[in-house]
Amino acid sequence: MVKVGIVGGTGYTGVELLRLLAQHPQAEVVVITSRSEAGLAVADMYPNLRGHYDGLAFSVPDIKTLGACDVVFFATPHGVAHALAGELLAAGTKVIDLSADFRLQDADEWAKWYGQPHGAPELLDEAVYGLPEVNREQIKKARLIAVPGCYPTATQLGFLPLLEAGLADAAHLIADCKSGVSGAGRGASVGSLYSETSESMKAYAVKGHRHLPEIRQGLRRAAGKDVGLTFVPHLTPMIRGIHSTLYATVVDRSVDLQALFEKRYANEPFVDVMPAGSHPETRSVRGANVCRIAVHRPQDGDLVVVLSVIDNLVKGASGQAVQNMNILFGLDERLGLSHAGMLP
Ligand SMILES: NC(=O)C1=CN([C@@H]2O[C@H](COP(=O)(O)OP(=O)(O)OC[C@H]3O[C@@H](n4cnc5c(N)ncnc54)[C@H](OP(=O)(O)O)[C@@H]3O)[C@@H](O)[C@H]2O)C=CC1
Ligand SMILES: CC(=O)N[C@@H](CCC(=O)OP(=O)(O)O)C(=O)O
Repeated sequence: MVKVGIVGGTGYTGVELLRLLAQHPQAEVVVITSRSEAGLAVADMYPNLRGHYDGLAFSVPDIKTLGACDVVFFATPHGVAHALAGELLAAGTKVIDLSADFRLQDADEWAKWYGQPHGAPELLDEAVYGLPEVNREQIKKARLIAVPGCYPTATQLGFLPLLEAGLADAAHLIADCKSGVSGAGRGASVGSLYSETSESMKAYAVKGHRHLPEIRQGLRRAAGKDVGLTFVPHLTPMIRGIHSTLYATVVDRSVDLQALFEKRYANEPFVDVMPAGSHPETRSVRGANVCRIAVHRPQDGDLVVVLSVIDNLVKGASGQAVQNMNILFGLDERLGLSHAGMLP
C-alpha cells in the first residue's frame, strides 16, 4: 500500500485527488492538509466522500507527518512546493507537484512568468515533467515530478504526433483553447462568479499566458527545434473541461494523418484517437483521465485541425498526478483511473 499525503486538500485538485484515490486499491491517503480547515473531518467538508475517508481530518502542513508518507502531492498555489519539496525529498518521500513550480526547466523563465524568484532552482535538474506519453521512462526513476498544466496537456498531446514526425510547419502553430471555470481554482474571485461567467464567453491573456512557455518547451522538445506558437485561452460557461482546437500547416499532404495519430497513441491507455471525421466533446471526458483527439484536414488542404479534449481536473491535473504515482511505484498505470466520462 502506498502511503499518500496531500498538501492543499481544500482546492478543486485536492478534492479530486481524494475522489480518485478513494477507488485506488493500492494507495491510502494518510495525511491531508489545510491551514484554514485544520481539525475538520474530510467528509464534513465534502459529503461526496462520506463513507470513504472515515477518521481522516485536515491538519496543518507538518514536515514530520508528511515526511512519513511514501509520496506527497502538492495541490497548492505556486511557490508552496518550492518551499517544502527539498525537505521531503531529503526524508525519502517522493513529490508529485500539481502546481507549476517545477514545470519550466529555466528558473529565470519561471521567475519572469510567475512574477517571483524561483524558490528551489537546485531541484530543477532532477524534476521530471510528468507527461507519461512523453516521459514514461524518466517518471519511473524520478523523485520529483512536475504534473503538466491543463492547457499544456491537451495542447501538447494534440500537436505531438505532427511535430515528432516533422510534418508540421513548426514556426506557425496556433492553439485556440477553451476552459471550464474550475480551471481558475476554488478561491473566491469576481471573475469566477456565476453571473460573470454564465451565458457568456471570452478570450483572455492573449498577450501572453503563463502556460505559453510550458507548451512551447514541450513542443520544442518534440520538434527538435524552436517553435512559433500563438496560444489563446478562453473562459467558457462550463464547470469542467478543456477544448483545444489546434491548427498547423502540413509540409507533406500525402501522409495519412489518421494512421499517424492512431500509431502514435496505440499503446497509450489514456489517449483515445477517435475515428476520422469525429468531433470530441468535453462531456465525454468529464470525470475521466482521458484525452480524446480527432484529426481533420478540411477540404484536403494543407491546414490540419486537431481537436483535443480533456477534463482539466483529471487528465489536466489530479488524474494525471495519480497516473504518475502509478508509474513511479511500479503499479498498473490504470489503477484508480478507470472512470468513463459522464453523458449528459
Ligand atoms: N484547477 C485546475 O483545473 C488546475 C489547477 N492546477 C494547479 O493545481 C494547484 C491547486 O489548484 P486548486 O486545486 O485550484 O486550488 P488552489 O490553488 O485554490 O489551492 C488551494 C489549496 O492550497 C492550500 N494552500 C494555499 N496556500 C498554502 C500554503 N502557503 N501552504 C500550504 N497550503 C496552502 C489551501 O489550503 P489552506 O489555505 O487552507 O492551507 C487549499 O487547500 C494550483 O497550483 C493550480 O494552478 C493545475 C492544473 C489544473
Ligand atoms: C480558466 C482558468 O482561469 N484557468 C487557469 C489555468 C489553469 C491552472 O490552474 O493553471 P496551472 O495549470 O498553471 O496550475 C488560468 O488561465 O490561469
